[in-house]
Amino acid sequence: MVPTSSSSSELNSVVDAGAGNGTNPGDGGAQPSDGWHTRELRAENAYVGRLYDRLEAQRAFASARLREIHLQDRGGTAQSRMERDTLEIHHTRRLAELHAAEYGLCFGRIESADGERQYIGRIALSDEDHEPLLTDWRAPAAEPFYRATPAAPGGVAGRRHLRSKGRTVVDFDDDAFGLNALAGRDSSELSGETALLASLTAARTGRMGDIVSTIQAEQDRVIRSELGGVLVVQGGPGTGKTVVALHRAAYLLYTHRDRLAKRGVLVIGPNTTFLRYIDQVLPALGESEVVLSSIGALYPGVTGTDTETPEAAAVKGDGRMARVLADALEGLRQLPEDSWTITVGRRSPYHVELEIGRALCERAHAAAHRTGEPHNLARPDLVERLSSELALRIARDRGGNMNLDDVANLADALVGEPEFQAVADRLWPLLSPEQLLTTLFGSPELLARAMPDFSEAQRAALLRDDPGPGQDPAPWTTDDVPLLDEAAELLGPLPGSTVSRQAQLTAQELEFAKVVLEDFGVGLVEMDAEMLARQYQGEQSLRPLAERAAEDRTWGFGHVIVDEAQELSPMAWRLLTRRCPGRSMTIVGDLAQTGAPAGLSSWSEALEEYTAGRWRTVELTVNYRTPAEIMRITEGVLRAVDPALTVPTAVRSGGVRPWSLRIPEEDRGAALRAVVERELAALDGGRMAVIHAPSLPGELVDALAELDGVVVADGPSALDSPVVLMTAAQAKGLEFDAVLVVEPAEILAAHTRGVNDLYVALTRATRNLGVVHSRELPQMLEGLDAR
Ligand SMILES: Nc1ncnc2c1ncn2[C@@H]1O[C@H](COP(=O)(O)OP(=O)(O)OP(=O)(O)O)[C@@H](O)[C@H]1O
Repeated sequence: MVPTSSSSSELNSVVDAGAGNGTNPGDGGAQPSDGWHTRELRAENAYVGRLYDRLEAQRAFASARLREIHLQDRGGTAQSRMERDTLEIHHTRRLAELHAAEYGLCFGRIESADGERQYIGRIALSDEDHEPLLTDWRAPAAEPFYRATPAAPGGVAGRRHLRSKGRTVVDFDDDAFGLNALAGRDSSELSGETALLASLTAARTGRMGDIVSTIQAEQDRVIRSELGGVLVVQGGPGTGKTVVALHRAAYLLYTHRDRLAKRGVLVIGPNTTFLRYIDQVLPALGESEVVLSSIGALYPGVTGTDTETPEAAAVKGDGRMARVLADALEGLRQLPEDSWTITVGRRSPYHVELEIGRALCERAHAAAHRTGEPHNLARPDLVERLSSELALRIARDRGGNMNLDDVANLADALVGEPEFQAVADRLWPLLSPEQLLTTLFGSPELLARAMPDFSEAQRAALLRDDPGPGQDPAPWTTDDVPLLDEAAELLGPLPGSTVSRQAQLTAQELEFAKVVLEDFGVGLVEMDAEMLARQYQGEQSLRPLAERAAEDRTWGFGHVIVDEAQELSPMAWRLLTRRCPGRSMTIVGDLAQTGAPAGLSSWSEALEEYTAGRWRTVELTVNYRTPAEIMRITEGVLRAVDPALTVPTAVRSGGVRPWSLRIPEEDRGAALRAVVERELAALDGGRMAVIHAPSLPGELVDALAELDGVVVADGPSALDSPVVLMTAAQAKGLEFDAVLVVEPAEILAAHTRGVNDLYVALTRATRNLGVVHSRELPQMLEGLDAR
C-alpha cells in the first residue's frame, strides 16, 4: 500500500521540492509557520478556486449568448430559424456541460520528474490567455493520471488525488512512484487508494455515480480502447463493467464527436429499473446525447412487458425464428388451387367476369419477389403484373381495337375494383409487423407450417388466445420486440405510413440545411444536412437525438454499448446489429451470470455470425463492490456454474462475515419479517434487497409488504425505498448495502440456470449478506456462519 503524503517523509520532500519552485500553478501563498500538509491544502484551494472562477466566466458567456438568441425575433426565413435553433442547441449544451462540471471539477494532478504539474478534471479550462489550467479526463494528456502504477509509472513522478466538499478541497492523497520504486517496497496497484476506498465504502444512494476520479488502470484501458470493431468486456460481479462502459461512452463521444454525435450512442440495459439506476452517470459527465434503452423499448410504439414464460422466451429468442417469420409470411401469400373468378365493372353495363388462373398468380408472385424489396413495398409490382395481364386479356377479347394507352387505363381501372383488390390481398396481403405476429401466434396451422423444426410443446408456447371481441389483446413482451422488429424488416412500411412519407425531402430543404452547416462549421451541430433538413419538415423545431432515434425504427447508432449482454437472445442480437450498421460496439457482461432462457453461454455464439474476426475480448479482474468475506462464499456457487471460472479478487474486506439463519417452515412470513426489521435497523439508513426465487409464496410477500418502506421491484420507487423485494433477474446489475437471500434452494430449482441466479443474488451486497431458509441449505453455501 502506498502511504499518503501526510505520513510519508520521503514523499513530503519530493512534493516540497515541486511546490517550492514558485513556477507551478499550485502555489498559493504558503505561510512559513504552517505545516506542509496545511500549506499544500491552501495551495490546492487557491488553484481550484481559480478554476471555479473560470468556470463561472464561461457559464456567464454561454448564458449571455443564449439570452441574446431568446431575445431575437422568432420569425424569419426557414434558414434563419434553422441558424437560430442550431446556435441555441449549441449554447444550451455547453451550459449543461459547464453545470455538470460543478461537482468535483478538479480531482487530481500529476507531476513529471522535472516538476511540471498538470491538473485533471471533468472538463478542460484555460485562462484568459488560453493557457491550459485544467485537462479534461478524457483527453490523451490525462491518460497517465489513470495508468501510472508503481511498477509502470510511465514518466509520472507523483500523482495526487484531491478530495473536495463543494468547492473546497478538504484533503488529498499522494502516490509517489519514483520513490516507491527506489525503496523497493510492496506497493499497491490501486490508484488513489484512500479516495477509492472512501468511495467504495460509502452508503449506497440507490443510483450509480461516476468514478471519474478513481478509475483504475485496467478500467482505463477499456475506456480508452479504440472505437472500431466490437470490444467484449468480460468480468465477474462488481468489476465495474457497467460504470466503465458508461465512462467509455463519454470518452468515445469526446474523442470521436465528429463521427459519433450525429448518430448518437445507444446504451442497452436489462430493464427499466436498471436504466433508472444508471441514468445519472452520463449527465454527471456532461453527456446528454446518449440514448438509454432496454431491448423491450427498441420498437417504436411498443413497451415490452416482462411477463413471458421461460418456455416462450426460449423459443422467441431462438435465432431460427427469423426463418420462421419469413416462412410464415410466405405462408400468408396464397395461391388458388386452380383459379379464382372475379367480376369487375359491376356497376357499368360492361361488367365482365375474369378467371385468374394459378399460373398468372405465380407470375405475379415472381414479379414481386424479383424486386428484392420488403414485402409491402413489393406489392405494387404484383398488382402491376396482375392488372396489366388482365387488361391485355380484356383488350384481346374485345377484338383488338384498343391502343396501349387504353390498355393502361383499363389496368388502372381494374386496380380500383374491389374484387381485384380482394384477390391482391389474398395473393400478397399488406401487413403490419403486429398483424403478422398476431396471425402467426393465433394459428396452430400456420405455426405448424412455419416451424417444422420445433417441437409441438415449443409451438404451443407461442400460442396467444384470441382476446374476443372488444377485448384488448395481451400486451407485447420484451421477447416479442425483436420479433416485431424482424417482421418490420421483412415487411417494410405500409403505404401512407409516416415512415414512407418521411422519405421525401425537397431539394430546397436540403439546400437550407447545407448552408446552415457550412455557416456554423462542422461540429457545432451534430447532424448532417439531411438530418437537419428532416427536422424542419412540417415546421418542427430541432428535437433531441434521443427523441428522434426513439421514434425511428431504422435509426443506425454510431456506437452501441450493451450491458448485461449475456442475457440477450440471438434474436435480440439480430435487432441490435441492425441498429449498429458500422458494428462499432462495446459489449459488457459475465457469462457466469446468464439467467435468461435464450441467453448466451459463449460470446462467439452471438458475435461470430455478425462480426466474424472483428471482435476482441478484455477482462476486468478486480471486484470493487463485494467484500472478500462474501466473495469467498460464492466460490462454491461459481464452481457449480463452471469449474473453470474463478471469482474476481475483492478489493477490500468488510469485516462482516456472511451468515445463514434457519427459520421455521410453519411461520415463515412472521420470521422473515422479524429478520428484515432487525437487519434494516442495523443498516442505519442504508438500502437492502430481499432476493427470492421467481415464485416467492404470497404469504411471504404479504408478511413483508406490511412493513414500512418495503416495495416490490417493478414499482417506480424500487430504487428509492429502504427495502426492495426482487428476483435475481430483477437484481441483475444493481447493488445494495445489505442483501437477504431467501430460500436459495428455491432459487436453484426455479429453472435450468438457477445456479447462475444464485450467484447474482449473493454478489449484490456492498456490506452485509444474510441467507434465510427453512428448506435445506444447499451444500455449496456451507461456508456461511449459522446464526
Ligand atoms: N474505479 C472505481 N472507483 C470507484 N468505484 C468503482 C470503481 N470501479 C467500480 N466501482 C464501483 O463498484 C461497483 C460495481 O461496479 P459495476 O456495477 O459497474 O460492476 P459490474 O461489473 O457491472 O457488476 P455486475 O456484473 O455485478 O453487474 C459500483 O458501485 C461502482 O461504482
